[in-house]
Amino acid sequence: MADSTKYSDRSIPKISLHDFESRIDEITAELVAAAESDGFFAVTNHGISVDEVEQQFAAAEQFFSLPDDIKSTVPFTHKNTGWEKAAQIRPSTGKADQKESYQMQYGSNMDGKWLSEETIPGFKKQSLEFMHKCQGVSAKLMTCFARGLGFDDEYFIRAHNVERSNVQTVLRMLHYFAMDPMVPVPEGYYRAGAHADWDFLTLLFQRPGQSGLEICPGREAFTEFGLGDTWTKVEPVAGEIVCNIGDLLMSWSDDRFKSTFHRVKTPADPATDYFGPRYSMAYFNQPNTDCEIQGPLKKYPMVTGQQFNEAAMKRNYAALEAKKASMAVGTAQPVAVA
Ligand SMILES: O=C(O)CCC(=O)C(=O)O
Ligand SMILES: [Fe+2]
Repeated sequence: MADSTKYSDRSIPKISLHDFESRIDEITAELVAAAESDGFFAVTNHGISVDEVEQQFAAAEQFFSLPDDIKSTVPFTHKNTGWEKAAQIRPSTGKADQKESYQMQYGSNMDGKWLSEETIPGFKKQSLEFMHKCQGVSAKLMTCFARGLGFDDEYFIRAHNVERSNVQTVLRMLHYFAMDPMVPVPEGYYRAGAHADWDFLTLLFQRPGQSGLEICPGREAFTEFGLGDTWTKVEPVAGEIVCNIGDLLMSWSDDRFKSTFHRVKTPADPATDYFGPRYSMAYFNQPNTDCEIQGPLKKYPMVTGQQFNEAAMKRNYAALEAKKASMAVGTAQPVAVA
């Protein structure tokens, strides 16, 4: 497949969370600057060890190596939990991403969505423990973003309370299929088509060597669906969590913080691109359904967590319908995530 992608060398800010309590104002300033200009940054010294991340990746590999007929007993549904394979169609491409993913939550949306202990021993406990660690890092970042916007320190933490059953936060494990570099990539093959996340803040874990993530600058309002065409590669580095602002925080900051388009590039050139399997994990911080969302400048009308997500899904669906109409293709249904 011809590759005419344009690249720019933007650097992704790296922000260390060491000595968090005593450095909170310095960290807040760094996070706010990164959120205003890039929307993407990597955090280090966040308190989750490389081994702990690798343990969850091992659990993900174990899950995905199960036969499809077992994974399909916990199918993805509109509750934003469960397993899907080559079923998520992005409005940017009009095609299904060539991957499988499994989404877990803390609350009642997971009823019937865990595989049994006999099928995958220890998996549920391992995954929930890892999710709580991600929540701990998220809480630190939420404290800083609340400070940066002039809210009280606990403001965003209260709105993303994972102890309440109406929390919508998700850990998504992803597996992109290995490709044969000797076989030309079929037209319309995408690993993950370009998109912005609609959550508050995403924590993305990548495995060193399994590259492909790219980001695209430029978006003025969270309601826009524009895409630029200049990309920047975000290489996986052990110990780093790549974080991106989602549409929810963009809206909640009156568009001050940027939710940035990103994708997982389809390998095209055997000399430079990675064709092997890619595993990644995304922790999507999602609000409690009843929390009230409005920025300090009140740029957008107040909505609840539930209304915000419903509107995001509707926007996604409308963009997909528009794409399908422009491609004059069939009847694909979107899978709603993040
Ligand atoms: O796999 C990745 O690196 C990106 C995944 C992603 O952007 C998503 O699932 O929203
Ligand atoms: Fe994403």
